[in-house]
Amino acid sequence: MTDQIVRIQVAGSDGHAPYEVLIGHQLLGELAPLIGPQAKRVAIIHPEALEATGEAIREDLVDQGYEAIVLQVPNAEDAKSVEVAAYCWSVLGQTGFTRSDVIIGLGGGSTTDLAGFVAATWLRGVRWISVPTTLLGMVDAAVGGKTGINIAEGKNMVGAFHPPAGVLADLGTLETLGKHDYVSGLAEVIKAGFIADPVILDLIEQDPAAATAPSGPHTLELIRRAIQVKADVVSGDLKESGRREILNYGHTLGHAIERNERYKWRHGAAISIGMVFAAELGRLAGRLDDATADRHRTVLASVGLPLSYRADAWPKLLDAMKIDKKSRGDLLRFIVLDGLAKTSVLEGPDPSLLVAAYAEVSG
Ligand SMILES: NC(=O)c1ccc[n+]([C@@H]2O[C@H](COP(=O)([O-])OP(=O)(O)OC[C@H]3O[C@@H](n4cnc5c(N)ncnc54)[C@H](O)[C@@H]3O)[C@@H](O)[C@H]2O)c1
Ligand SMILES: O=C(O)C(=O)C[C@@H](O)[C@H](O)[C@H](O)COP(=O)(O)O
Ligand SMILES: [Zn+2]
Repeated sequence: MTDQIVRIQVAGSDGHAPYEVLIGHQLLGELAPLIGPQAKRVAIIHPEALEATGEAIREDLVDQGYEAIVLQVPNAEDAKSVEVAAYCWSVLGQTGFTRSDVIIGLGGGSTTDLAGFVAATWLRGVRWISVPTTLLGMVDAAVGGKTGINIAEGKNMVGAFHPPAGVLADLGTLETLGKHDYVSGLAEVIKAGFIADPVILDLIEQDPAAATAPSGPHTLELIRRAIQVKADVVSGDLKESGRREILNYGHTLGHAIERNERYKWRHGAAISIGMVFAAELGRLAGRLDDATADRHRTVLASVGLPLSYRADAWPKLLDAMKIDKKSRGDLLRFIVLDGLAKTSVLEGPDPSLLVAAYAEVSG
């Protein structure tokens, strides 16, 4: 392992400052410069699983003169609720957290989505730093400033665009991550491959088993490439008024599955099925060639991601997809591929096309 830090720039826009994503090992020393001297208090929001890491960071920041506190929240999607956000607001209020103070989101995408949302809403917006500790968090959730929580009616339905002041992706944190969660993150890595950087797919296909662990030969390159895709896209379209929608590839059905599973599934697993569905939609709409559509199944299955879902769930899934954020009025919109790394939007597909594509993932 190298001690070198890889730095990826994310441009500022809409009044938000530019920031960097740092990838490397032992990045704790990079926290204080990002927090800055203007902050008196720092709140570290972390999941139960990272209690020891949260406490170690708190002690380090106290040694550096900050009033640092930890807010422990539930693991995984259970953290992305209005009740947990309200708990965080209460603690910040009791601590006297001001506009010059800083929130740190330490954890996977669920925790950083929550922490970013709390930062976006507290006093109408305070600075926050994202410290992703899952593969998915590093390559996707921590970057780009989409923050939010779930409600029973849908995934990420309440949220804000609120970019972090910096992202510290410490590869050492991946060593304690369970295999299931690591593989879930590969779904977003593979997404980045299909929508923008096919070298990612080549690297995974060379040795799929090796790609399922952080010790794999291409881990750093896969993470760097996927973050670069995300950074390039969000740099040009923070608020998703155009190109950013491509990052939602596979998410229209994927989020509907997550809602149907009451947010007990891992995001990557749902998005894997959602990408197979989107590929079938592209194929059936006459846009995507058979080889690229089939490649979805091969590469996703090769790392152990699911490809199919229950046939009887279709009516509920269709209902859930209607309030996808890409919908406009009654118009359903899907990101599809016209070819490898050639994204486009399929608007208002005929219902029979949707049913036929779903038959391919539920048959
Ligand atoms: N904001 C965005 O742009 C964006 C992008 C992609 C996904 N997301 C969101 O990210 C969430 C999924 O995030 P995720 O896949 O990182 O899962 P997660 O945050 O739900 O974490 C999965 C589990 O891993 C545990 N964990 C985290 N880091 C660990 C570590 N280093 N060692 C051991 N255990 C650890 C967590 O406590 C949790 O139990 C979803 O809610 C999804 O909607 C957001
Ligand atoms: O950053 C984006 O934009 C994405 O769509 C990335 C997705 O991987 C991520 O799951 C995101 O949270 C989905 O956002 P949503 O707006 O569809 O809720
Ligand atoms: Zn996602």
